[in-house]
Amino acid sequence: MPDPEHDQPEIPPTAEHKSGFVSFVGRPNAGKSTLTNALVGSKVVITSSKPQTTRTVVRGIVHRPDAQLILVDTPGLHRPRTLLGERLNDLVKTTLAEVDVVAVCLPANEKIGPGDRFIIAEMAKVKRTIKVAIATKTDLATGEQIGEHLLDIQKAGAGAGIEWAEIVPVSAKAGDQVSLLEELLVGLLPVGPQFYPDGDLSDAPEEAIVAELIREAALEGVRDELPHSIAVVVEEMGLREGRDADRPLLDIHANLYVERDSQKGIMIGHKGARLRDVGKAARLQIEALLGTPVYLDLHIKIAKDWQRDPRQLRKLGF
Ligand SMILES: Nc1nc2c(ncn2[C@@H]2O[C@H](COP(=O)(O)OP(=O)(O)OP(=O)(O)O)[C@@H](O)[C@H]2O)c(=O)[nH]1
Repeated sequence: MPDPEHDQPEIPPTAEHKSGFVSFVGRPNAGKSTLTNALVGSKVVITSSKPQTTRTVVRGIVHRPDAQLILVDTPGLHRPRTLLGERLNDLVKTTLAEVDVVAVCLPANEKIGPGDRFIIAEMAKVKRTIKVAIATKTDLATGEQIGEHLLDIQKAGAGAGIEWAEIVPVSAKAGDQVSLLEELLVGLLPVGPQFYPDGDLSDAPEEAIVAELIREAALEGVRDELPHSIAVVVEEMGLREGRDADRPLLDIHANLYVERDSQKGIMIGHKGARLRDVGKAARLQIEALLGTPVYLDLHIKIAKDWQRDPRQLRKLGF
């Protein structure tokens, strides 16, 4: 009699499934969102050349047979100057204590500065979370610069009492070392179940993603004038009724809030030209993301000093 138990080929011991949360921190423009996108492989998180565009905690998810890496993209930690700044920092700190790994992004083409040291000091206060340093944008630095940067990162960590679990140089733009980073991050995760079903890229509601896409479009071209003064609220979003199923149209009504009259003028532009451009750019982005033709109805409103007013902040979703 064959013994089924012993006829089975021996199954090699496989590593157990790992899962966990990773949060990227770093000063504005450090490359957090771009890196999240490079790891997730889809445009879920919003990037822009302007600082402080990431206002919502959006998760990108890396699905692998052996692991699930959930990326929590946080607003940039910074010295708060307004009520909004304080709220964002509180949000970041709560996030950091809850994640498995926190990774600080430090651009390789720039020296470590006071802003970076502030963030590293804040990281040092979160005791249990594993700490990683990522030298981002290595395509913008020479080999020599990168080597020096890695040493500086080591020293800055030691100065704050942090022993980095890893220091990894990457270029999200060039796709350099991104998969190595993924391997290293997965290696730091605890054994755990798959938290999200396959195919989920982000758990941010579509309205929040759409609002961020509009904000991103609105920020383009007003680089220096109003970087922190724009908020977008999607008031209504839904498929237009009475359309054929093969010709859907998504109606989106959104308000773009600025703080002052003068800013409203800038946003609208000469004879409304700027607002039209912003609307078109945002519409194309939304259509690309959601795969549906979009009618975007965009209005500009003034919410006076919204960054300092708790009532306005709540209304705008902070
Ligand atoms: N050359 C190069 N540019 C990069 C790289 N990663 C990011 N950038 C650029 O740096 C700028 C900021 O990148 P983001 O990913 O938006 O930075 P962030 O840290 O998420 O910024 P906030 O959301 O403002 O905190 C953008 O213009 C990116 O295109 C990189 O690897 N190489």
